[in-house]
Order: sequence, then structure tokens, then C-alpha cells
Amino acid sequence: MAKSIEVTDLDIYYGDFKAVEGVTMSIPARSVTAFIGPSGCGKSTFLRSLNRMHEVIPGARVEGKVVMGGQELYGSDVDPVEVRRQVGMVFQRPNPFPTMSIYENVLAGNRLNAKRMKKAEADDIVERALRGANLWNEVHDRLNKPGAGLSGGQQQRLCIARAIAVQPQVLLMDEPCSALDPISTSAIEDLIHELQTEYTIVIVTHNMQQAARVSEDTAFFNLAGAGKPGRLVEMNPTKKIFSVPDDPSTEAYISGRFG
Ligand SMILES: Nc1ncnc2c1ncn2[C@@H]1O[C@H](COP(=O)(O)OP(=O)(O)OP(=O)(O)O)[C@@H](O)[C@H]1O
Repeated sequence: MAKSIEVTDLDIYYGDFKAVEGVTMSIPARSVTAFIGPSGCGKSTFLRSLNRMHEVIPGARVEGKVVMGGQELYGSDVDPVEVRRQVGMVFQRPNPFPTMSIYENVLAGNRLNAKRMKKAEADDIVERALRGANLWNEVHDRLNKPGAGLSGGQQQRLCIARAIAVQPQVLLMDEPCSALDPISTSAIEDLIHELQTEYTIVIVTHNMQQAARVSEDTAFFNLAGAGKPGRLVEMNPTKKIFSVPDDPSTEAYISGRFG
């Protein structure tokens, strides 16, 4: 089931470099939250801290608290692999395993979880995930063909199918449409709308119209200055951010005056 995320005073480091400082926010369940802000302000870094992907970089670490559905993600008894199963991620460039079939691509996460599956169970997971990602109708007659044979937009929906096949509680999306044409982008945005009834979704986007179209809430990040860490300037309902934001720098950014 979709879970909310509470972040308290989170600092994020790459070695000695503090990339993000003092973020406190509540990300509601079954809703889409957008992260916006100029390049380098730490949106992707912060996103990756929400499923413990940040720490796979040598020397990278966080200080502070991230609680998902009541569980402290950075607790000493928490297995980061289990966190990543619960919090799925979709990246900027569609990254299906190119030689693997569409069918096996969808199941890749489930296979990693090392669960033995009967064929009927696997078929069921594949169909449900592909239907959930709005891709079933386009690929059901070629499930054994390689994932690389799909268009960019289809590949991104395949990656979303792979992410939801393990039934995560949260889906993180890091600029999921930046490599896609407008029609594929629109298909992904429609899909995000549908998925939010079941998942907590967080999306990083450079596209202001996209943030306005898909999200309920928007968080604006910025740098306090060159070489300074990124920080959360404000988080508010998207309608408010795009009409009467609290902070003048938010307005300057969304109206294209900087960033
Ligand atoms: N692997 C890394 N090692 C060291 N520093 C990094 C690493 N990845 C990112 N950084 C630094 O952390 C800061 C935040 O980067 P991040 O990619 O999170 O920003 P962003 O807001 O997502 O940017 P963009 O919008 O351009 O993708 C930047 O100063 C960046 O140079």
C-alpha cells in the first residue's frame, strides 16, 4: 500500500561536500509531488536519498531522518535492498536490459528478489504490470522480443512496468520524460495520473508545465549561493506555487527569470 514519507532535517554529503542541507518535508501518500529548481540544487541527490540509492556512491552519506509509513529508512536494522524494493525508481533515460525480452524485463526486479515463481504467476505479474503501465495493448503479441526493440516512450513505460511489478509503495521518477517526444511525454503524464491512485509518486522535472499538470504539491529547491548546499525553499500545493508562491525566488524561477 502507498505510504507517506516524512523527512526531518536531512543533510546529504558526497564525501566532504555537503550537496543538500536541512531538508524537512512531508510527502503525502497516493499523490504526486514534484521537485523543481535550477540545475545542481540537489533535486536528484535528495530523490536518491529517499530509497537509499545515494549511499551506493563511495563516500556518500546522509544525516537526519527519513521515515516511510512509520519506519525509519536509515535505521540500523533496515536492509537497504528491502528499502529499494519498496521505493522503486524510474530514471531519465529509459534503461531496459537491451537483450532481455520484454517479458523478462518486467520480471527483472522480481527475479532479483530471488523468489521462485510458477509460470502462471509470472505471466500474471507481467500482464498486470504492463497493463498498469499502459503498455499491454502495444506489446502483448511480442513479449518474447527484446526490450530494445521498443520506441523510447514504450521503453520508458516498460521501465515503469518493471518498477511496479514488485509492487512498491513509492515510485521515484527522475526527469522521466526528458528523453521523450511530446506524444510519449503525454502518455507518461497520463500514466502518472492513473498510478497516483495506488502509489506515492515523486517526480523531478525541469518542465514547469509538467509539474503544474501532474502534481498536487511542488517543492522548490535552490542554492543559497555558488558552492553552497542546495536547500528546500518552499513546498506548497502546486496551484499555490504557480500562482502565489511564498518566496520571491520561487516566483522568479517559475517565471523563467533565473535557473
Ligand atoms: N556522484 C557525485 N559525486 C560528487 N558530487 C555529486 C555527485 N552527483 C552530484 N553531485 C553534486 O551534488 C550537487 C547536486 O547535484 P544533483 O545532480 O543532485 O542536482 P540536480 O538539482 O538534480 O541537478 P540537475 O537538475 O542538473 O539534474 C551538485 O553540486 C553536483 O555537482
